[in-house]
Amino acid sequence: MTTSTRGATKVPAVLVLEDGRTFRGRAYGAVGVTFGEAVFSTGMTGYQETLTDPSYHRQVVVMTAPHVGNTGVNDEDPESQRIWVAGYVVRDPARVPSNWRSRRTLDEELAQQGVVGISGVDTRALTRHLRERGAMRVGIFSGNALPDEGTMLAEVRQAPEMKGADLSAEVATKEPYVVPAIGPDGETVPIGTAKFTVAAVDLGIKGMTPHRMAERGIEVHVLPATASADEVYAVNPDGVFFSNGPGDPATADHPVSVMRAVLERGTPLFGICFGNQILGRALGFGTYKLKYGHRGINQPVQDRTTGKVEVTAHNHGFAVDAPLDKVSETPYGRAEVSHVCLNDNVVEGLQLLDRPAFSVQYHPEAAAGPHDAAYLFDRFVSLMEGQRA
Ligand SMILES: NC(=O)CC[C@H](N)C(=O)O
Repeated sequence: MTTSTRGATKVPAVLVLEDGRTFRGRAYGAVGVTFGEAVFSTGMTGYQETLTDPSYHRQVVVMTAPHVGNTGVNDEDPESQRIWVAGYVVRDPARVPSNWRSRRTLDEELAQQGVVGISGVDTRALTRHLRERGAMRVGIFSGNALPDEGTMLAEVRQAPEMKGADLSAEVATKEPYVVPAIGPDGETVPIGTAKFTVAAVDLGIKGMTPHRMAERGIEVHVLPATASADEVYAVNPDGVFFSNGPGDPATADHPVSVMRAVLERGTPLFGICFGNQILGRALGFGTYKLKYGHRGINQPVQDRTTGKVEVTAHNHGFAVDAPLDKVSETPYGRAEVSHVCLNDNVVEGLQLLDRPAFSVQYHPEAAAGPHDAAYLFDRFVSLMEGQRA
């Protein structure tokens, strides 16, 4: 239930956490009511990419950067066709955006897309609370006649939890589509003539991911989350990719079974984020929910295969439970943890030693960056080249 209002900054709003803590502020974006999982992102830039990342479906994103909306909204940066966050929490919205690409204000964009937000919140206190207590359900209520706090809290506690949520099919494409390869002079390579063909299983894919492959001469066939192994192989792929996506990986039984078929055949395989969790499951590891997750653009990750540390973009609330210090025997041969987060030792990547398959928990495709991890797309290309040699 939302109604768009421009300039709704005087309308009162309340944020109610499921543990009863509340924050008062003003409506930002659409006026109405929304529920989701409260998570915080520490990215100082890239709010358009965050808002339009389908992995944020059903999450209310709290921005730790105090000033949001400075560069307005442009038509070039979205990662998908719409805003996916369930709600948006900011401290101090920009009143006058300034950027040569800006088309409208963030407040207008949120309102137009019916996204309920709140501004004027002490986002630092809220973030500290979520770090101590963990990610939890939240509601944002805005309007001139708000229900009493007991009623709002009861509604928050009835909202669905993220644990156990199966959401990929809600965000993924319904129809397959092709992203053509890009040639050396920036030209589009005619379909069917690219160097490599990749079948990308869309679990909530961000637009930049096929683009990063296309830039490397790959023609990407994006397939719905429900695609079968036969549908994957119908495109005659040199490699198979499993994307990022929302929800709890423990529910992703269908992609796990498709991935197992790919591992069985030994086709080069790459996974990002949800795709990494699916590889973990396909290999027989468990997944678990992190207390408050990793969301931001400056997370230190070590590539244990080279020893190099990279600064990386993250958006995950779940992680793979795999042993850090030993090679594991799996039904598809030996596997190891290839990448680890230096803040907390969370598994950030997996690789098989006997088959051409690997994945990372973070975002080498990240726009607006950082781009330290872009080499992973080259690794995928090398695996496909190796298979041909
Ligand atoms: N960006 C993603 O793919 C997120 C994966 C999963 N939904 C998580 O929260 O961990």
